[in-house]
Amino acid sequence: MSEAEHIVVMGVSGTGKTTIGRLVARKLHRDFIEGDDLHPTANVAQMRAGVPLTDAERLPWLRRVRDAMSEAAADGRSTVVACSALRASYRDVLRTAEGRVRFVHLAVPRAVLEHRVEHREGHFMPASLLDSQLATLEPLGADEDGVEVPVSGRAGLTVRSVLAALG
Ligand SMILES: Nc1ncnc2c1ncn2[C@@H]1O[C@H](COP(=O)(O)OP(=O)(O)OP(=O)(O)O)[C@@H](O)[C@H]1O
Ligand SMILES: O=C(O)[C@H](O)[C@@H](O)[C@H](O)[C@H](O)CO
Repeated sequence: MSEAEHIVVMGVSGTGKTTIGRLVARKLHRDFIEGDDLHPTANVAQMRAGVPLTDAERLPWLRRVRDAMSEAAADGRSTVVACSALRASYRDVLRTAEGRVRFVHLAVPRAVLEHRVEHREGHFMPASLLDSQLATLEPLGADEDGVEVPVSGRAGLTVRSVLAALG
């Protein structure tokens, strides 16, 4: 059996991790893991209240995401994961999952992000947290297994760019 592969779609809130991740998973016939669903309830309440999470608060969540990835891999299933994975140290946690872990950073101009998070309905993440999201973000390093994909245009176009960038 070949090694399972995980594609983690990363970036700040509003970049389109859920939208693009779902579509990429469908194209590749893979499981989709929504990182936001694995946050402890207290984390979601804190974000909803407009208070950024600390590294310590993110750690149990990242371990849960990592464990969901490993579980799929243990069953021989590859995945696409939506997870902000903002810092290199957070990605280090995800990299300990079973299987190959690759990252796709969706790079979206700030003005576009602002517009999206301000107009999105039914999501816990307030637009006021965008500044701290952007301040926390550490782009992928040259030594990391991943690609940065500049996002412009509709979701379908972004999906094609992601698949092309992954090769
Ligand atoms: N390529 C795209 N073009 C236009 N709008 C998009 C695109 N991708 C996502 N959107 C829209 O932007 C908003 C944010 O997308 P989405 O919820 O997928 O982002 P996210 O990164 O998962 O956000 P969060 O981390 O805050 O959950 C949604 O309203 C979605 O419809
Ligand atoms: O690390 C974080 O600050 C959080 O995980 C956020 O990034 C959210 O999960 C998500 O992106 C919601 O908008």
